Amino acid sequence: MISHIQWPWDYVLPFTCSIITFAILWCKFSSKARLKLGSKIRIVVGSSYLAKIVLREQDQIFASRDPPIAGTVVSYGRQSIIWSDNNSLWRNMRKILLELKEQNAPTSFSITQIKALLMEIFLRTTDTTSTMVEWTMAELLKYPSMMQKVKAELKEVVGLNNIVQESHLSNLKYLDAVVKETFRLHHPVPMLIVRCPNKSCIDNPLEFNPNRFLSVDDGTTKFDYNGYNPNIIPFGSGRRRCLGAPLGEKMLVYILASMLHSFDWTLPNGEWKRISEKRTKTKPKQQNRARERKEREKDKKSKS
Ligand code: HEM
Repeated sequence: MISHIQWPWDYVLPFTCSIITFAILWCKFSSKARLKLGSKIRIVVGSSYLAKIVLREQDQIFASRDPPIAGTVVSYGRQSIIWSDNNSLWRNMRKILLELKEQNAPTSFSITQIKALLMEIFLRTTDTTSTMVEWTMAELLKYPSMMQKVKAELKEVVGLNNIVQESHLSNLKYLDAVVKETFRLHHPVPMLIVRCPNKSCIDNPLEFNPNRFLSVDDGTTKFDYNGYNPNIIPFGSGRRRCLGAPLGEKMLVYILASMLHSFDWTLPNGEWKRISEKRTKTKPKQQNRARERKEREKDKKSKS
């Protein structure tokens, strides 16, 4: 029954990835699925209709966390924002972080909570953004016409004798669509928000096509990251939505715009290498060495 489905990753499998893939396949046949992982039952929400109910309408009920042991340890016993339940500690920490952003630093933090917060900021800011930069660059290298379109936009918005500044970012509409399309295909934290290539809401889900995020509605973009549109929620939605979303979004586009504006990028020997996702917490890319080796062997055989 499932053999006709194109796999979202090349050679996925062992444990973690196979669960995600399994969940994605399951989403194709039912809008929600129940998975029993050891003693834990997980419900995979596989349609934008259900995502809206769970993440927005019934947000209060679904706002707690069920951390793995590693999450409990790195958060010093669930003292961090990410791993605490929907309780007063979590509310205070979120409020305090937002106040810090407003330069209104509070004084009521224990040393353990500070350590947990610093650890959280460090872990959250580094690998998510760098993973996304890598994947976006990989997709642009694979599709040179899209790379040229981004460069033309940078030339127009930033100018050739200028460097990218924060004020330019909101005018980089095509680069923004490229980033959104990369989020859709290579989300760095897929276990938090399980992705579901749902044909009923997205045409050709496995095709890299930033144009789908360029459409506008009454002059405003339909697809922003505020979590109201359940078809695009890379930073989550509702009360547990990513606290660093504005920072993450800006850093990502800033880094990409600067790299693409200042340098010309081409593939080594003009040759595209197959890449797939590594099996770690975030999903960085890796070259698929096994497949490359097979292809080289096939080439050799056909030449001899
Ligand atoms: C490309 C960059 C990023 C992505 C894709 C991302 C994604 C996410 C996702 C999917 C969640 C879970 C949301 C949910 O459960 O509904 C989350 C939570 C969180 N993120 Fe991010 N994030 C990014 C960058 C950042 C940055 C830069 C920071 C900090 C400065 C940050 C801080 C947090 C925190 C504190 C939470 C937990 C919120 C809570 O549980 O109340 N993130 N992020």
